[in-house]
Amino acid sequence: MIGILVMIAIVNPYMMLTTLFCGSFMYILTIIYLNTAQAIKRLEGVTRSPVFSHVSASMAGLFTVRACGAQDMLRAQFDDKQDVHTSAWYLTLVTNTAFSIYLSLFSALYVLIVAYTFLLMDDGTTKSGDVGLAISQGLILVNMVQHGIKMTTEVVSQMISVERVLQFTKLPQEAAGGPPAPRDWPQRARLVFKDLYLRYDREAEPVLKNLNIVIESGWKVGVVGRTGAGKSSLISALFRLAPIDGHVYIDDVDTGEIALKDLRSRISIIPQEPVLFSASLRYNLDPFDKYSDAEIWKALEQVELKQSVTSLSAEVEAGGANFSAGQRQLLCLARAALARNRLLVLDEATANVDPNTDALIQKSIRKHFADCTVLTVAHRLHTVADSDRVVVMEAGQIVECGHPHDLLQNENGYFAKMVNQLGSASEQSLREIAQKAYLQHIKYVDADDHAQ
Ligand SMILES: Nc1ncnc2c1ncn2[C@@H]1O[C@H](COP(=O)(O)OP(=O)(O)OP(=O)(O)O)[C@@H](O)[C@H]1O
Repeated sequence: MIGILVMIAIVNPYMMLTTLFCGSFMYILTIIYLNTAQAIKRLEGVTRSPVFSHVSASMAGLFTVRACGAQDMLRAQFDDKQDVHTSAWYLTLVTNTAFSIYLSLFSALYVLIVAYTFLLMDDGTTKSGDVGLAISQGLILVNMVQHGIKMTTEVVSQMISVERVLQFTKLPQEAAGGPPAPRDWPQRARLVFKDLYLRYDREAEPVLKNLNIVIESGWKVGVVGRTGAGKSSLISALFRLAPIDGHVYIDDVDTGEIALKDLRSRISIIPQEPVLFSASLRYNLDPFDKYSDAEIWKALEQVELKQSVTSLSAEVEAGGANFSAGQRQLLCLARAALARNRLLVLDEATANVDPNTDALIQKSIRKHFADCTVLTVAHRLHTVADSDRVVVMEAGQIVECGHPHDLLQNENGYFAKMVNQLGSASEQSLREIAQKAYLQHIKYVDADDHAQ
């Protein structure tokens, strides 16, 4: 470009004025266009996300949509969102085209002035070869400038996408917590909740109110209560997923004073919806490649899945679709068995499986996690009937706590009333399970006393 400009200046020095005039106009035009293009690009990005979310939500709930015959409703919703996005996209195309037209007009004007300057200011010495050279080079110059401006504006407006990604890096981050936890912590997994309050929002009323409870090492504790009683919030407090007031101690270590990463990696949890990746079975059980094949097979054997699995390289489909709900939970249990943490939490883990699989999972836990402290949040009361303790929650508070058999003796108690509502057959079987567990518990305590 500089070479062409020098050549034109040698042939006709007045052309520098024209170049400066047209160049300034193109510059002003570019600045105006860039501001508009960036704003529109931002708008286009914001209106595009709802289209994608709607498509992925519709795909995820395809069976429900078809079962309810809601295709037309979803299609109409999709069209609305796409219309909004198309409006923004149309604005992008229109402004881009308008900008190109104005650029072309200025380029044509420049070549026109170059040509007419030679005509009008001819003093008889201009050579026709010079004129031809200046016009042809002028045409090349304006093409270069147009292309350069278009590419620059394209890059600057595409940078809006980078800006949107960078916004995520500025989200407020969770504090990392204190120093690393001791290496072999927790050894006993004795849990103490002391004066515990939990709020999801600093301004809101506490969801957990003044919780005080000690869970001894190795106890299997069931947490029950009505919907919204705060059972899952108790788990959130344990993992420090929400800000808490008060203290949670595990083996006398305040969980608020150690690194969050350590705290969360030392507690195993089996959630209601198991998380499985579309990868090999081995990757699903041991994503960080920490254990040998023999250890993984042993864990599968412990949860009685060894027979159902042919190879560790077998593929698990997205969300574990090629496994039954119970098997998915057992895979999570195998993961917990591999991690060998002393504290295991089950958050309504067996809500979606049939009572037999529930019993199998509970049996496996009693057998292979015998030394671990296990906290089981359950809606199905039979799941926790043979626990060492049952904690009954109501409106964010612990209203009852004790051995299920003891709690059932108090007919006006919360637990006994919940059991009453099951119907006489279920109530009878639950009472029998609790009594059997109680007798075993007594036998165990007696044997322990005798040994001492
Ligand atoms: N992420 C959250 N943000 C704000 N409030 C929440 C949040 N999670 C739960 N809550 C509120 O906390 C209270 C207790 O909810 P929690 O999920 O602990 O109950 P739950 O006993 O586990 O219920 P469920 O048996 O239905 O799972 C409810 O009133 C709920 O509205």
